[in-house]
Amino acid sequence: MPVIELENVSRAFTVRSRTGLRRTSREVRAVDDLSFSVEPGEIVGYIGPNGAGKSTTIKMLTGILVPSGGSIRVAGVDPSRHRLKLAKRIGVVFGQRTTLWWDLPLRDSFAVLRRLYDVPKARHQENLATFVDLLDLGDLLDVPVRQLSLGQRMRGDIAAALLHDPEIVYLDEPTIGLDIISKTRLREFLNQVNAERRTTVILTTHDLDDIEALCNRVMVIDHGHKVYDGTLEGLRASQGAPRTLVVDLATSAGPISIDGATVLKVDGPRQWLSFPAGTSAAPLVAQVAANYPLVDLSVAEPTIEEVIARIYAS
Ligand SMILES: Nc1ncnc2c1ncn2[C@@H]1O[C@H](COP(=O)(O)OP(=O)(O)OP(=O)(O)O)[C@@H](O)[C@H]1O
Repeated sequence: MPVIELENVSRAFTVRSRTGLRRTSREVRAVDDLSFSVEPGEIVGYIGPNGAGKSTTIKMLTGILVPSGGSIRVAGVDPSRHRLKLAKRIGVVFGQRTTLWWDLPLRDSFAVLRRLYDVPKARHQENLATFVDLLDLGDLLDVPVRQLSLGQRMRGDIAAALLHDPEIVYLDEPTIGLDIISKTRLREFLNQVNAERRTTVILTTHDLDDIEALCNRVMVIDHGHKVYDGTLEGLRASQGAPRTLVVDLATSAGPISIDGATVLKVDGPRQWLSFPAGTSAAPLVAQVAANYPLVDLSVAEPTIEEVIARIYAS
């Protein structure tokens, strides 16, 4: 049974502006006739360009915003009507701001949250020990939040969002501004929590490496509409972005000539050949092997950046 269900959800905002003495107002449909469902334990990447409607969707899922039309059920309830009840069952992380108390050490922030969410002491201790270990928070527990680096603070925020065992977490740009080591560590942590606890994760991000590392399913939203919902591989294939065959020859050569592929680049003995999405590399490899001194080869799939750029350009 889905843990999140949206049916024909819309959300409009009235935007007022003034030109000279004239006041005008127009309606912006931030989310428009959006339907999807999410099963427990899924990690869904929710992506789209600026202003596509991602934050508006997440705000409706948490109950902060009421839809203008359609229906939403999260963990079996209507979020805007049961916001407080739902709060115990969800966790939220906004990369841009913290939910921790600025002047309190992390440990005290966590203790306040325990009381707020009414978590039994033993369970809190157990979770805290696990997260301190996995997120390497040991040395940071007694440091006031204001003194933490961005990466340290984000690890604290993620722990804070999960300490009450939520069934669902919404992560809004959780890796923004983090260095590559912190990003990798966070991604590993999220994968582990998802695998062990079957926590459902909705992730909005502009960092497509987050999607690669975490999500089997990706939803793309544009102008409030869902424009894609499926696997990452499917997304790549659907946009027809070409694949690349990388061949290493025994010696440097000019561009080779292969039916069904075009040479993109030559660098010494290495050549990059572009061939259409949805076709096999095997006949190309056979041609190269038969006609040139082939030493090694690999196939590179289009990057998600390329695929997304194609969606937005269409
Ligand atoms: N409170 C509001 N009042 C008026 N318009 C709003 C309001 N909130 C959002 N919008 C508009 O709704 C549209 C969707 O905004 P939203 O913040 O959901 O996009 P987003 O996909 O999260 O973008 P970003 O990636 O930049 O965060 C935008 O055109 C935005 O200007």
